[in-house]
Amino acid sequence: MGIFKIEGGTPLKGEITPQGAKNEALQILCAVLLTGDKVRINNIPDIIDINKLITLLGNLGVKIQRNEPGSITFQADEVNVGYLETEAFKKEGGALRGSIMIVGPLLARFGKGYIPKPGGDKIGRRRLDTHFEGFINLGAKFRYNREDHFYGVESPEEGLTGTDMLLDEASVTGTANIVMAAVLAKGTTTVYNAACEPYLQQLCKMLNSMGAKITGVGSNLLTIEGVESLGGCEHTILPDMIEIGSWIGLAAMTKSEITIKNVSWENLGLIPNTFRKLGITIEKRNDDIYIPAHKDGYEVKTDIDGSILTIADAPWPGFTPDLLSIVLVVATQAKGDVLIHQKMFESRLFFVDKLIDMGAKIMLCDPHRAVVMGHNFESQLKATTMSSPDIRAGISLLIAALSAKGTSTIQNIEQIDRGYERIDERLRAIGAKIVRA
Ligand SMILES: CC(=O)N[C@H]1[C@@H](OP(=O)(O)OP(=O)(O)OC[C@H]2O[C@@H](n3ccc(=O)[nH]c3=O)[C@H](O)[C@@H]2O)O[C@H](CO)[C@@H](O)[C@@H]1O
Ligand SMILES: C=C(OP(=O)(O)O)C(=O)O
Repeated sequence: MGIFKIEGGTPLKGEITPQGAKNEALQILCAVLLTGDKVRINNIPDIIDINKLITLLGNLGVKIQRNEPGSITFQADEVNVGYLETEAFKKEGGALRGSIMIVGPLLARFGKGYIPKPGGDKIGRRRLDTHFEGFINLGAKFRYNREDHFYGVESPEEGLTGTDMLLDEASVTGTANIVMAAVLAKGTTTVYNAACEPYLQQLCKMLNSMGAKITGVGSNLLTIEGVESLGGCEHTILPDMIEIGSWIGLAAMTKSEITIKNVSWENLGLIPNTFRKLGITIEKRNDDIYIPAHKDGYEVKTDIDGSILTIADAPWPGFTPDLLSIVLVVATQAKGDVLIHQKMFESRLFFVDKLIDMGAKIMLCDPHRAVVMGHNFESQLKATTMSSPDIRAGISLLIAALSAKGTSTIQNIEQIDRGYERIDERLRAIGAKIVRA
């Protein structure tokens, strides 16, 4: 397993361009299974999770033609559904979270979809009930083998049939999966309590450009009029909003002047304002974000009545849970106190132990809540050796290491590489002292 060695304490300077969004790319790549025509996808991030999914599609028989870097043309005209029943698939399908979203398209187009328990971060319970309840509502038969955690759905002879459904929770990958199954079902499906992240808006736009009939895009009520078949299209993935948030946090905590290029401001939702609540100056310059060097630190804004600032996650358009670990680390050097409330996942805050070792003042109240008492840079974090437990804790620890005095070591960096493209190289380009060993 690789490690990063990071010498912290020096401000960075320059421009950084976000990669394509990992979580959008996972949905979009699965959607290529919905047609036998060519689908060209641009701005695909070159990261472990995405590359694993591309390999999986290739093993299913999807033709993959690489264009310029980041652009691939897929053609699913000779899909080998038999691959789903092989031992190789059982291993491969369980290696990442996003693979769950091949089930909806396969069920819709080929009448069956199987998947082993998907991987992804170990950040608490990650149920799949919403996905499978959705397929069952469309008429699919469901089976689950408890021994090897293998899930399967099959459609009846007459195919899937549209219906009205109310999801038990606004699951991101669950909504994507159900939408991809419903686009080819007979009749109309309505999905209420649908997730509506930009990832999903992009997926629906892509499906519509392939000939699907989806309305309500961007809201929590989607109406999908089923069509006979879909055709090819070209789609460009948005910049990764979680990477953008990560670079905002990095800039503030290392007192660096950084411009984040081409961020697609209209798709950032509450992200800029949430960092502003920590006292970080974020300027909109055309479609870039400019962050000045915070030489005098940043001061947390309290609520109107003076009570302690709380930053909590919520389904979109709420604040994404994937940025809470980054907000937490940035708060350790703010002037003022912040309560971080991670409502969705119960094991995502345990990495604070490592920050406490580095000298951060954090009180973990329970698995979901931590109070951070900012140092206001009066005391610098100390370098240490740490292991990255999940992707976002990993990047948070990396930010902490870049702001700390001395040389830190981060182990288990595959966790970071699965979501951040050539991160060491890109950070070195703006002056970071980071090497991969
Ligand atoms: C590949 C991918 O796209 N992964 C993202 C996706 O995962 P994923 O789609 O797996 O996450 P879900 O949206 O299904 O649910 C995430 C967690 O939040 C809980 N939950 C969800 C909705 C809700 O209204 N209430 C609630 O409590 C779920 O029970 C679960 O524990 O969405 C998560 C939530 O934004 C992100 O952290 C992941 O990065
Ligand atoms: C939790 C995440 O990813 P995954 O769902 O792939 O585990 C994430 O991107 O923060």
